Parts: sequence; structure tokens; C-alpha cells
Amino acid sequence: MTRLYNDPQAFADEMIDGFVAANSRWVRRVSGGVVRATRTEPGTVAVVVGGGSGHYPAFGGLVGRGLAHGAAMGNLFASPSAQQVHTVAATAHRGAGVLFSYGNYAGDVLHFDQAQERLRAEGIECRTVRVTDDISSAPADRADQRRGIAGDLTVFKVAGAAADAGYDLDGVVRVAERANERTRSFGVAFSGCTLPGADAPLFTVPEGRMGVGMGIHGEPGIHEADVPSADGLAELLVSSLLGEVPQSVDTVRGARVGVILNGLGSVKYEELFVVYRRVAQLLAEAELEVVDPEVGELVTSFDMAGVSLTLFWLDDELERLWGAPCDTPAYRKGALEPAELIDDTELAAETAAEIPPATAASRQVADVAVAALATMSRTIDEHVDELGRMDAIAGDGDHGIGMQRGVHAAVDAARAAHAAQAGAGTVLALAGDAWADRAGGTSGALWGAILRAVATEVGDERVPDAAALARGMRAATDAVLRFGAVVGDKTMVDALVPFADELETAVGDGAGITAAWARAADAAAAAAAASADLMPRMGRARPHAEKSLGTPDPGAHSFALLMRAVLTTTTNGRNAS
Ligand SMILES: Nc1ncnc2c1ncn2[C@@H]1O[C@H](COP(=O)(O)OP(=O)(O)O)[C@@H](O)[C@H]1O
Ligand SMILES: O=C(COP(=O)(O)O)[C@@H](O)CO
Repeated sequence: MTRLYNDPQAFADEMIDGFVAANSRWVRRVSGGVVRATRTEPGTVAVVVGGGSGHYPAFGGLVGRGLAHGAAMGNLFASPSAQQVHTVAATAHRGAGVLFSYGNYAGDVLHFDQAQERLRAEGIECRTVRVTDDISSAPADRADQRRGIAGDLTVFKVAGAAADAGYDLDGVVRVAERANERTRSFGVAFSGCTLPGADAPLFTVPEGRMGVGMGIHGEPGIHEADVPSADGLAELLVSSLLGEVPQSVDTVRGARVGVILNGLGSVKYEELFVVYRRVAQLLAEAELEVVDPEVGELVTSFDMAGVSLTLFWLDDELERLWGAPCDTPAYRKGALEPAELIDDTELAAETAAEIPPATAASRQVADVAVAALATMSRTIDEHVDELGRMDAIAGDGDHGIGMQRGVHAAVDAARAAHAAQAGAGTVLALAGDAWADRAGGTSGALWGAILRAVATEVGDERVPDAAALARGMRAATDAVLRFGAVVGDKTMVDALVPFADELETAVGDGAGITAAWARAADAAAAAAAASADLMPRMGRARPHAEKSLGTPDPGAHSFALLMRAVLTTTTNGRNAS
């Protein structure tokens, strides 16, 4: 239970404010996260990590000398937006390129990839190493689909130490990839976490039972088992990890391993030490040599009661980097010379978006666009709990709150742009940017892309006709398809593609805007409902495919709801604003 909060929606921002105020020796706040407070030598590769908030010390607590140069800090359990990641990276960059490293989650991938594209377009070399240590989230032959959990730390630590030791970007990428390939984790949970303002935990486990193979959000475990003794848990964790030794490790006997016994949030240190006692014995029995073990909270999940074990199979170079000194708010090793602190004024300030000129006709269309977004916002408010419940079946339960955060920000941005005399294209584009930026997560990236694509077609001059709207929704579909899902993967694509197809067909049949949109909204609703029979192949729900059978995909369902809501705006005009 999270008891101490003000406005739940402001929790992440207020948490970051307090974190920065308490840790000015290590970090400085920038829009979207934090960077090191100490000056980094020009010509050093910048290691930028990040992810959703709610996992402290991941990710801001790991910024400092010998570790990360910056962390993009998203909302609770939602990836930071591309804009946030870009700002942190551009601020941290010291002329030698940027390495992005983060846990492999759909929202993080979408947003960090977009930020990477932007940096590259600006001439900043940028590479990515995703952490995939959780062996329960996909089989070994699909290790690239695994989630990142407490193994984040080994990869970030090695990359940060290499960068500060003067490795070039290729070198930092090489050791980070090797660290990831040689890191394996496995976790269990006894109870879920309750996000600020929520009245129930994201998941529950029956008394006396535990979820085996849990992630760091509300993702269900792979199966359930009785809670064992501390020694029994140690045996389960160690045997699971020794069952999957990385291929590059020649012999287990005599191998040297970094070890992390990680508490997920509300397992006491004392309990962890009792478990670690047996872990150490078992590793010694397997003739492994433990190097610099860590027992504590390194990647958490709010107040979730859970434990994970990580083995990091070292070689000489990785061992040197794992053991190198570092100094961050939450993780310190060895001793470093004092370093010069930078001043806040050296950090780039945000600039307000410019409003391009628009015709009077387009400003009137902007009025309808604002009304449509306001209707969408009310629709999400009405369905927020339902969307959360749907997402909790096989995902992390945050689809409702993520959509709500995004659509509220979109309406605010649209109203502000409209008041500043923006045309419809600019209103929609700024709404899309705000949606992506405030919501983060997968749905933030998707809706940002949709609104921006429609905005380009609508522009700031003309009054779009039905054909222009059909072209806009086709462009939006193409933009979403670029994120990699195809029809049948059980994602929003399953509703979006039939919507765009039917809109085009109806317009081709000569239907007017309202009639064409109604046909398309019906097609989207039918397709979203039919997604209940599909097995997910993308996103957070994928590792729990069978659990999601019988429930529609939340992203497809919310898309269909919103398309129907837009229809009520276009038929009722301004009453929706
Ligand atoms: N590659 C993709 N393309 C289109 N939609 C996707 C993709 N991956 C996931 N989704 C959609 O995103 C929805 C989840 O959004 P959200 O709750 O923001 O996710 P998360 O919490 O994982 O970031 C899913 O229901 C699905 O519709
Ligand atoms: O959950 C996180 C980001 O992934 P999403 O796919 O946006 O949910 C975050 O907590 C870990 O980085």
C-alpha cells in the first residue's frame, strides 16, 4: 500500500523533485530526468539509462561517477517519452556518442528508439543495449524477447565504468552486450504493489502461495507454488539460474560470478540475508567464486513483496568493470577523488513550441479538433477502470491510467494551442506531442504517432474533407505499423487497420464524413472485440499469452472506444468541448 502521496497523478514528478533535492551531490534535474551533478570529461561516451518510475534506485539512483551519466525517468511503470529521453541524452552527451541501456519493455523500446533516431539525425552517434536478464519471460532461444529486471545493474555498471575509463562507443557497446549476455535473473513474488491512489494491488497471490517467475510490475508469474522456507527459496532461485548457464561460459566449476539478491520493495533486508546465507552455500557447493555480491534493493517494484536472484558470469574485463569504483545516490563502490560540480545554469533550458500562422478556416477546424479530444478525454475517464482491469489480466494494469494521463495532457495542449490561434494541424500535432510526452509507455508512443500523422494531413490551411481524413488515418496506421506489430498480434493494430480500411472504402463509396466514420468505428469495435480470441505476440501481455485468451486487447479496445467517441463530437459539434 502506498500511503503517502498528494495528487496521485503528480506522484512521479513530486518524487523526482524530492529525489533531486536530497541528492544534489550526485544529480541535477533536467526536463525528463536527471544527469550527473559532476563534470564529465569531454570526449567521454555518455551512458543514458531509464525507464518507468516506481523501481528506485532504478533509474535515477544509479546516476553518478562510474555508473550512468543520465537517467530518463518516466511516470510510474511507464517508459519515459522520446522527448524526455532525448533531452536527457542531449544534455549528458560529451561529444563521444551515447549508449542507451534499459530493460526490454515495449514502451521503453518505442520511445528510446525514437530518441535514438532524433539524436542520430542531429549528428550524435547513439547505440542501444537492451537488458534481457529475466529467464522466466521467454525461452533461451528467444532471449532477445526477455524482460530486464535486476540485471539492469550489471549492464549499466559495466557500461558506465567502461565509458569513464575512456572506452570509445564501440568498446562500451561491446562490454555492455557481453554483460547482458552473461547476466541471468529469476524472481518470485508473495504480493503485488498498490500504486499511489489505487485501492487495490496490481495483482494478488493467495495466502501462503507465491508467483514464480514474476517481473517488476504487475505482470503475472509463470506459475504459482507454495511459499517455501528461506532455504527452499534459495534452492529454487539458484537451481533455476544454474539450469541456464550462458553458452559463452566454458566451465561452471571455478567460474567467477557477480551476485545480486534483490528485494522488490517490501521484503526486509534481514529476510534477504537469511536467504543469501543459503544462496552463498549453494554457489560454493557448485564451486562458483562469488565476486562483490549485492544483497539489497537494486531494482524494486514499489511495495511489491518479491525477491530475485541475478548471476553475472564474469570474465577478466567484466570483473574489472564490475568492481570499479562508482559513486551514485544509491550505489557506491570503492573510493573516487572529489570531482567538480556543475551549475544548473549550464543545463539547457526548454523552449516553448512556436505556433505557425493558420487560416481562419483551419482555426475553426481546430475548434472541432479540441472538442473531439475533450470527448475522447471524457470517454477515457469513464472507462479508466475497465481498461486497467483488462490490462491487468496479462499486462501491468496501467493502460487506463496511461491513456488518461496522455489524453488529459493532449486536451490541455490542444486548448493552449487553439487559444494561441493555431490551425487544426498544429493543434493536433502539439496534442500528440503532449500525449506521448506525458503518458510515455507504449500507448503514449502510439497515440503520439497517430495524432501527428493525422495533423500532417490536416495542415493549418484547408478544411479537410472525408478523403483527407481517410488519408490521415491511413498515414496514422502506417506510422503505428512501423512499430513492428502486424494484424493478428493482438495489439491496437487489430482495430486500427480495419478502421482505416473501412474509412477508405466508405469514402470511396461516396459516404460523407459522419457516415464513413461511423462505418469505420463499427469495424474497429467488431475487430477489437474479436481480438479476445487472439494470442498476444507483442508487448507486455506476450509472456502470458494464454491468460489473455477471452479478453480483448486493451489498446485495441480503447482505440475502438475513442473512434466512437469522436463520432459523437462530429455529429454533436461544439457540445462536446
Ligand atoms: N508494437 C505495437 N504496435 C501497436 N500496438 C502495440 C504494440 N505493442 C503494444 N501495443 C499496444 O499497446 C497496448 C498497451 O499499452 P500500454 O498500457 O501503454 O502498455 P505498457 O504499459 O506496456 O507500456 C497493448 O494493449 C497493445 O494494444
Ligand atoms: O514499465 C516500464 C516501461 O515499459 P512500458 O512498456 O512502458 O510499460 C518501466 O517501468 C520499466 O522501464
